[in-house]
Amino acid sequence: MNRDSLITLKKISKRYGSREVLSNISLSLRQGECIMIRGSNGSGKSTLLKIVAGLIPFTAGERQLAHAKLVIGYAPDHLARLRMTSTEYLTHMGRLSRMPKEQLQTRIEQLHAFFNLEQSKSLKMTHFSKGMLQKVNLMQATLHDPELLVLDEPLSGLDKESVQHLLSSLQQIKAAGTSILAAVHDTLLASELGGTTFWIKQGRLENSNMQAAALHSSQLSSVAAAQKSVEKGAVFELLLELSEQQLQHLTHLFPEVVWSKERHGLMTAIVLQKDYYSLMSEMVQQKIEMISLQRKEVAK
Ligand SMILES: Nc1ncnc2c1ncn2[C@@H]1O[C@H](COP(=O)(O)OP(=O)(O)OP(=O)(O)O)[C@@H](O)[C@H]1O
Repeated sequence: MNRDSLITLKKISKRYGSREVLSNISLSLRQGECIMIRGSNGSGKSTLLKIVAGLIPFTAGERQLAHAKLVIGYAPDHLARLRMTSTEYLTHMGRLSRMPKEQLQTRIEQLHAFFNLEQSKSLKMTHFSKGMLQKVNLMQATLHDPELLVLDEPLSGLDKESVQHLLSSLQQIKAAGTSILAAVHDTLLASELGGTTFWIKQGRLENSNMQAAALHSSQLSSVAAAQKSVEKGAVFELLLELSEQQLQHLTHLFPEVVWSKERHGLMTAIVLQKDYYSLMSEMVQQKIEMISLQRKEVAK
C-alpha cells in the first residue's frame, strides 16, 4: 500500500448471487483527496461506496486501511423522515458508537451550528425539507470527525439554495483536510471540490480525466486512440457558455460527453458523433451559446 494512502482497494470484485457488479477494482485515496464516482443507474456506485466504508463484504480482492482506527463517515443516498428531532437522532447514533456523553452533546451543538440548523434542532424530522434531511445525513456522517467521508449522491434532489449550503459545508470540510469519496450524477461537486473523477462501466473503473486528457489533445492520433475503445467516427469539440443548471441537465442527458472547465467560466465538451445532433438540438432548446465548434475526423 502507498504510504500516503488512507485506504486502498486492490482488485476488488463483488457478486450479488451469480451477478458480478464490480470487477477487479483498484483504487487508492490519500489524505485530503477528493474522488468522484460516476456511472449509470445500477452500475455499482453505491456498492463500491459501501465496500470502501466497510459496510458490506466483497467477493475477492483486498481492502487496506492506513491504520486500524481509521474513522470513516458514511452518508447514504437519503435519510428517512424519522419521528424524532435531529438532536435525538444524532444522540442515538453517537450512543450506538459509544461516544462519551459530554463529547457527543458538544459535537451535536457544533454540527447544528456548522450546518445552520440551530433553529430546527428541537423540531421533529417529519417536518424537515429534503435539504434539511440531507444536512442531518451529513451531520451523522461527520459526527466522529472522520478522516474519510463517503457520500452517496449528496446533492441529488435538492433545490438550488440547499445545494449551495451543502457545497459550502463540504468545501469547509475538505479544507479541514478530510478526504471525500462521493458517488455523483453530474460534474457539480467535482467542479466545486476538484479531485479525480472515475466512471464505473460494466463493473470496471475508468479514469475520466485520462479519457478527457486524451480526447483534448490536438493530435488527431490521440483522439483516435481515446475514441477507438468507444466507437469509430468523428468527435466534436464544442466551447460553450452555459449555467451550472444547464450543465447538470446536459450531463444527465448525455453521460458520455466529456466536460472540462476553461477560463472565463466557459466549458469544453467533447462529443461523440452519435450524440452530436441530439446535443445540438437540446442546446438550441436550452438557448445555450456556442463559442466555437471543431470537428475531428478519426481515421478508420
Ligand atoms: N443487496 C443487493 N442484493 C442484490 N443485488 C443488489 C443489491 N444491492 C445492489 N444490487 C444490484 O447491484 C447493482 C448495482 O447497484 P448499486 O446500487 O450499487 O448501483 P448504483 O450505481 O449506486 O445505482 P443508482 O445510480 O441507481 O443509485 C444493481 O443491479 C442492483 O440491483
